[in-house]
Amino acid sequence: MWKRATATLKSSLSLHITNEGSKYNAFHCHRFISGSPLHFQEMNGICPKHVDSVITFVLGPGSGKGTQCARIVETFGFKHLSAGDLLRKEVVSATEYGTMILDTIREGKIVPSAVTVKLILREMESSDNHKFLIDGFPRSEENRIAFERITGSEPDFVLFFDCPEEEMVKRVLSRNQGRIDDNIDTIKKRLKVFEALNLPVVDHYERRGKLHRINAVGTEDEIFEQVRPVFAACEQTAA
Ligand SMILES: Nc1ncnc2c1ncn2[C@@H]1O[C@H](COP(=O)(O)OP(=O)(O)O)[C@@H](O)[C@H]1O
Ligand SMILES: O=c1ccn([C@@H]2O[C@H](COP(=O)(O)OP(=O)(O)O)[C@@H](O)[C@H]2O)c(=O)[nH]1
Ligand SMILES: [Mg+2]
Repeated sequence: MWKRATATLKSSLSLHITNEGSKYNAFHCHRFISGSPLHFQEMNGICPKHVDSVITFVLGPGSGKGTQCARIVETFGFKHLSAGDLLRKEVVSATEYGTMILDTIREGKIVPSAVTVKLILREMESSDNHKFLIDGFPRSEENRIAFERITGSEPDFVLFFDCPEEEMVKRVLSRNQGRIDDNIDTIKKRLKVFEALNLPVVDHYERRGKLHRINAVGTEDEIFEQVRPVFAACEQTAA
């Protein structure tokens, strides 16, 4: 299972990102992000299927998923890509999207797929790893469809950290990382967005048989003991 869908990740991503104009329809943003000339194109399903990358989505806002991703990296050697961290980096670097991203995060809304997918793909492209944990993305069906269309592939599996609202609020309010969205007003908005837009993604992957629902309540160790077998099973399949 490790060796799946992405033979030409690097070459196809370069194609997605650099072919300007030409036969492809332009995606929404022909812009520079963090100073790189990444001209993003919608591929209308014509991109080659990625064949040897492992892609895992990790979902569940404020659930401790970032904490568990660090354990997965340590134990199973994945490359961790937090969509939220990539977006916050754009804000700090004050790129042309910085203000829009900051406003969107403050409102607990979702940054347009064109921006987020571009940031994720750029990180994937520059990594030598072929096993990716994509944390906090996709946050909407629109995000999911954009990613799947552009990469030409679906994730191998999806982890959903299922956390009761009350626990999520408690964790986020005590996170203490100075995040602009870790306040009760934004958290309420994020919870609404979660129900309206994130949950349909969870449901989609459940229907596809790709979802691993993890009970996010417990100690970090207890939760990792639910996560471990998911990755161990995939490693075995690959051996
Ligand atoms: N199992 C756990 N029990 C209690 N608190 C936790 C647990 N896992 C993580 N946390 C804490 O909850 C907060 C949110 O965790 P984080 O990993 O940032 O979540 P996410 O990436 O899902 O928003 C952090 O302060 C973290 O230390
Ligand atoms: O694909 C993404 C990931 C994050 N965000 C924004 O960034 C915020 C923080 O996301 P992150 O995943 O860091 O937060 P977490 O859910 O882990 O607390 C979200 O509420 C969104 O406003 C987004 O728009 N698209
Ligand atoms: Mg996080």
